[in-house]
Amino acid sequence: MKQILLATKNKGKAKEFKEIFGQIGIEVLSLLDMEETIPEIEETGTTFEENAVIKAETIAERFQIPVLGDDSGLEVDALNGEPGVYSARYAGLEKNDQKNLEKVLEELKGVKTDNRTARFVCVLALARPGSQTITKRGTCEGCIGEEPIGEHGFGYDPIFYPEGSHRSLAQYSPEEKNQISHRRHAIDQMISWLKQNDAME
Ligand SMILES: O=c1[nH]c(=O)c2ncn([C@@H]3O[C@H](COP(=O)(O)OP(=O)(O)OP(=O)(O)O)[C@@H](O)[C@H]3O)c2[nH]1
Ligand SMILES: [Mg+2]
Repeated sequence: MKQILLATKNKGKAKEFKEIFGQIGIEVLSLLDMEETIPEIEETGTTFEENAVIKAETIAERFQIPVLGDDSGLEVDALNGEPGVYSARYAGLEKNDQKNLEKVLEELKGVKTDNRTARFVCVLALARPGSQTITKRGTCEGCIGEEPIGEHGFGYDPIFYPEGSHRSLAQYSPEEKNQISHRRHAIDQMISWLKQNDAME
């Protein structure tokens, strides 16, 4: 496998996939690289697994090539796991990262540090024409800060402190984030599975 198509229109995700797969010589293309406009895929699932499979299978069906789908998000314990699968749309359908993180901070007002635990989850689905779709899950544990800080990353990174860290994920360099992120852990598991199943070629 020298090239893989990623069923996403999220620039932040596409950048991280390109960086991580680039290190092992695999080129990642996303829907943002395609000439034709791909209609919005409706995320009708109630789990990360269901949505990742919907994205991967929709695009694999259309192009008849192997496709990776990523469904990811932030689970905050004090909010009963919200925003979860609704992370991109938490503050409205326009998918505004700034509004989304402000809503999390608002909902957590008055919640003490010890009770601000959270995790990022990333589920990858690999759909290959004629084969069973497989999914792999990666997580990154941490907690939610009091205010946004940092310039890197995307989404909720400016309010997420990885376990044991005094820096938000948006204060990590891209290289540092890619070593510990939920996305990295899911990709590692997917690559191990592909190697064990002789499906890397
Ligand atoms: O701070 C963050 N660092 C991350 O590393 C991260 N990964 C996911 N997220 C959040 O979760 C939503 C995914 O929702 P999502 O999987 O539906 O993706 P999306 O709608 O943005 O794009 P697509 O892949 O569906 O085209 C994103 O928009 C973000 O808000 C992250 N936030
Ligand atoms: Mg989405």
